[in-house]
Amino acid sequence: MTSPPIVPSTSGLTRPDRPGPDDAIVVDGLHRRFGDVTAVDGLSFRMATGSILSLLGPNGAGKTTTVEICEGFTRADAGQVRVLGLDPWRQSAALRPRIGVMLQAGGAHASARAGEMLDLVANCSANPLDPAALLDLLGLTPSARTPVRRLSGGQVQRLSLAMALVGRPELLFLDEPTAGLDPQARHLVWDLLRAARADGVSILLTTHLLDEAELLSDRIVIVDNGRCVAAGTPAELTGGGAQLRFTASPGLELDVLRSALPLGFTVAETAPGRYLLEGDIAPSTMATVTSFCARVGVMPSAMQVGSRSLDEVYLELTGKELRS
Ligand SMILES: Nc1ncnc2c1ncn2[C@@H]1O[C@H](COP(=O)(O)OP(=O)(O)OP(=O)(O)O)[C@@H](O)[C@H]1O
Repeated sequence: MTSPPIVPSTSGLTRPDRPGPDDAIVVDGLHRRFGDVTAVDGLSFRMATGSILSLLGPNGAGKTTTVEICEGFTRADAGQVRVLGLDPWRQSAALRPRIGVMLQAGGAHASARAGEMLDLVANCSANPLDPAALLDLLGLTPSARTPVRRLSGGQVQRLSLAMALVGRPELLFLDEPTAGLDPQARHLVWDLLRAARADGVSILLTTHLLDEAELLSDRIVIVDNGRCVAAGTPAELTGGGAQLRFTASPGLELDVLRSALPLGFTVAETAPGRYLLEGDIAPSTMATVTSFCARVGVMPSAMQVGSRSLDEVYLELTGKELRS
């Protein structure tokens, strides 16, 4: 039995009456400085209409600044930005009714009740979704009469998402939408975002959760020091460099294995008893590993061929040092 859609397809999150360009967002050579700090330094990317794009990057990489420029809240110093075909700074009045924004800080009044807050936002929209149905969808009906300041962090996050969705946006901006949510709420939000995308909504999100980016995104843009350091589908970003992993007793003499492998392979014990081979993995590589293990009298287990994880790609591109 198939479960009913999270957002009914009749929800009208799409606005087919508005002809849109192929790209919901085009950012080209974007620059923004704050005093001595260069927040965005020549960033370029495109986001297709009806897709989910994740901006990833360390703290201070320039993601929020970029999103705020796309939302029309911050002015670019240089570069071209088009959002739904509009200049977000000069044409913000035309853009605002067409976008939904979920802020990191929440954006709800602390003393308003959750339900009142959503009604207030809905009343600002020409054709809102039913606020009560949206509260229900996000598991917030029991909290509808609770003042925002008494909501848990996860409830505030879900209310913020409801506020971003209630105006039937064509384009959603989500700043770390699942930060602080428990696994159930995180899955609920992921299902909701997938349903919104299926309804034609374009979604730009920033996240520090690489598994979330990999699961949800059609494209990922990795930003560091205000520049794009990599962009592509999750498969494109993780596809290069095949790997073979296996588990065996710790401390194996890896030089013996290295000498049995063709040139160009790297072999490492990444944690006690966990081994990683990188290179041009072929069936003969598996045979080499098993015959090496047989020779040294250990049983390999959990032998697995795959590509690099997004986590590994991300750390390779942005480094491991902590950012201020
Ligand atoms: N209004 C501002 N005034 C001064 N500096 C700012 C301002 N906004 C951002 N910055 C600086 O610009 C840089 C980029 O910040 P931004 O918030 O865009 O990064 P981020 O990638 O979103 O980081 P995080 O992941 O921590 O949210 C940082 O060095 C930040 O301190």
